[in-house]
Amino acid sequence: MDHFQYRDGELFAEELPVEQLAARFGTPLYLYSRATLERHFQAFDEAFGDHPHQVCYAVKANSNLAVLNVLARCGAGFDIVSGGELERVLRAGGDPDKIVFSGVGKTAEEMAAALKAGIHCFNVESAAELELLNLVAGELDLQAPIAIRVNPDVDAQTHPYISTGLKDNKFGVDIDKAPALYQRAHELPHIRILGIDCHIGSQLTKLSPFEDALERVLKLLDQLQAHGIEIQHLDLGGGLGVTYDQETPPAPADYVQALLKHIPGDLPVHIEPGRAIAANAGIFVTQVLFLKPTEHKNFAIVDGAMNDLIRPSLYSAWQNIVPVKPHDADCRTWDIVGPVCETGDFLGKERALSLDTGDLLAVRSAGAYGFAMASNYNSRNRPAEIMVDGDQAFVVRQRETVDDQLKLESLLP
Ligand SMILES: Cc1ncc(COP(=O)(O)O)c(C=O)c1O
Ligand SMILES: N[C@@H](CCCC[NH3+])C(=O)O
Repeated sequence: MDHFQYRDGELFAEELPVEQLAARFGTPLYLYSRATLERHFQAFDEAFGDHPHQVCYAVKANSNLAVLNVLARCGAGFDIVSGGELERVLRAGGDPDKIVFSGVGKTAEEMAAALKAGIHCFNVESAAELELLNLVAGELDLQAPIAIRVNPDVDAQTHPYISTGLKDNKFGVDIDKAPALYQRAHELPHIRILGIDCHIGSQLTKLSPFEDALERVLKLLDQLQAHGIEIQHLDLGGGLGVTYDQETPPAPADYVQALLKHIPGDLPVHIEPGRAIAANAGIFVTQVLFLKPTEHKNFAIVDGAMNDLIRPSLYSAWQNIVPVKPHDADCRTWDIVGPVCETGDFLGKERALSLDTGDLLAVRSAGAYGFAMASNYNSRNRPAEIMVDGDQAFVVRQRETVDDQLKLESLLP
């Protein structure tokens, strides 16, 4: 069920009219639906049935504390990629024992913080990282639990910027070199081998790349077991895509089933979905400032911009843009552009819409990689974030002020 639906000719977020929320909190604005976040998490979690598993939500998709807290209350684990994300998860009430730490550039400080917090597993992405982790754990007189993130050289068939499992990508360790690195890990005194990790990319809309990667991971599992290296879980990463336009990604249950049918026995499985949990749990609301029809093109200049939502500019990503209160003014084809001084500042191009100045528009599927990638470019205050829960709305991040932006800067003496 979609929690952003039209009722009596206007868009609602759960039980609240979006127009009312925009009037109350201003625009541009991110709105999240608690019920949708919970439903999406449960769709993954329940698909495992009795199979031992942990769904580790990829924090990078949307790291708002309230979003993390909603998911922590559902029993989620978390996939983090920085000390900042670690701190967010802990402050949101996440269980450290359900945290996995991915990323190619963990610093010694980040490793130490994660070790002290008692996280479940480090997803190690290089030989050099393994050596440093061993040293850092040694200094703390601890053992670091690890999986090695392998790069299976599988084409995820997604946008090149968000494909991670090809030999040319910086992520993970060449799967052919992994046995030697596991051997090294086995010898290191402050490393404890737990699992194998693999994540091949984001916004995948087919099952076959996941299955190809898993096949290679299972071969590695056999090789390791033959060498007496025990593996206690497989982490198969995230990456399941969502429908922005015409895409038809597999449902979470079908994706989980496709993985589980290859898993030997009851070997525990971790997954790290981000987008599939958060994207369609959020919308981005913006108001038309000016209409600027020209002979060649019609521009609708809105108060939201690439600094608030960069996916269209960065990846030419298409996200649906819908009127909050549809009306019958004459319909034209508009480029929906923001106030930022860049030609690439657009939220959507060539959209057929009936628009008046002052209208509210909602960019759909904005809950993942939306606010999380927002910046202060052009010294714009980042938008407020609101969590809607039934007929209640909570400010989960206040709209920034210029003072917020400036507080870390200073003049020369
Ligand atoms: C290691 C890792 N895990 C999980 C994810 C989450 O991916 P997605 O949001 O596509 O599910 C990413 C991002 O692609 C990632 O790099
Ligand atoms: N930021 C990307 C996804 C990146 C995935 C990170 N591993 C997007 O918006 O599609």
